[in-house]
Amino acid sequence: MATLEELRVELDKIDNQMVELYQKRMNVCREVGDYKVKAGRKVYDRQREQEKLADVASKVDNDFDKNGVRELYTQLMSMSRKLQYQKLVEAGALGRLPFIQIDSLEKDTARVVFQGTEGAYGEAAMHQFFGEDVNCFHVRTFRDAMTAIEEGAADYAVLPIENSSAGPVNEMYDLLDEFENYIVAETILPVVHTLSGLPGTTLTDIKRVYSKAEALMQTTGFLNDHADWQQISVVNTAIAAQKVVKDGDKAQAAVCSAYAAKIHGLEVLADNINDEPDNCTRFIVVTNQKVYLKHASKISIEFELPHQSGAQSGSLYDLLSHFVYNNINMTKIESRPVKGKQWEYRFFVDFDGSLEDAAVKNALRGLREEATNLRILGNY
Ligand SMILES: C=C(O[C@@H]1C=C(C(=O)O)C=C[C@H]1O)C(=O)O
Repeated sequence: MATLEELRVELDKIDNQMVELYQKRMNVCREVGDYKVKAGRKVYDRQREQEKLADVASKVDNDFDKNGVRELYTQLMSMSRKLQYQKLVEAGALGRLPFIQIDSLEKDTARVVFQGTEGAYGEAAMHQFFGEDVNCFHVRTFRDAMTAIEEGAADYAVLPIENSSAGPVNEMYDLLDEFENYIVAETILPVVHTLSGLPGTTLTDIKRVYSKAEALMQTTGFLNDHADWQQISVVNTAIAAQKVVKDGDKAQAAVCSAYAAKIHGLEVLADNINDEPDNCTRFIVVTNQKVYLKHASKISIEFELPHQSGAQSGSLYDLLSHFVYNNINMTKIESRPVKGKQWEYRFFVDFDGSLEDAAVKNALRGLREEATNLRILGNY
């Protein structure tokens, strides 16, 4: 029987041959890339890859090896595609992305919409970003705000997308998909919730608590200590405060900001009731134009997996590998169900970069060919 050392010598010999063949194969792929640049052909040929996988699998005789060579060739072909996308970038064959760079947002003259009413966290986020004197108005729902932007009734909307303790605002992701609006900026607002009621209310009077679902989620610890209180979700924390005032019933309270309590005439019954002391919400600034600021450093995209995703190519893993191969730092991924398609998902990915970066163009090119319904949601 051969010794380990002898077997390793044998492996080294084979690997030398394999590396040489790998380079030979990639050199041919380079030529394929040149041909495709000239001919304006797409890099990805799904049918050819599927035939290739079937062919190499047919050349080995057991299932373990069939899986092995399929996996190996999936990787080889994926590498080959990435090389070819690079060729397209080098040849300037990518064209322009339909986004225009701007120097600044005209904050002084802009008309801005937020969701809720006076005292909403969205209003505070808007002032944080656009300043105190901003020309603004408010609407009842996120959908109303997105419609106002799409129709041009406002230039910008300031809307919550994610909270540090309760996670994503799912509805916003769905609306970003549904509307032709784009993210141009973001602002992070510290969020401190209070329990507020009519002046003179004591905790023992309370039977019902109103707030936005996300705010109820962020104050679960406090609310669980009062398990007999009914929790009722409304569209906005400041609208909850307004309702408590309007109904004039001491059995009702709202989870809202101290500012919302103050301007609507409520008394703070318990302050700082959020579960996380550093609770904050990330708001996005949305507009109806495909623009991005000069020093933008983050990109948001969405895509779906291709329908007849064969066993190997077109999987989430394959699509995300475009970030890895282009050295792009992916910072976030969310998924949302695709309406009308059971167990199919749409992915929302954030990553570092600018739409001018060659690496970004390269990754987007690959994703555009290999994913379904790729959309750039903004560079900010
Ligand atoms: C090399 C090509 O480009 C891509 C890579 C392939 C490969 O590495 O074998 C096969 C099909 C294409 O998706 C080609 O079109 O032949």
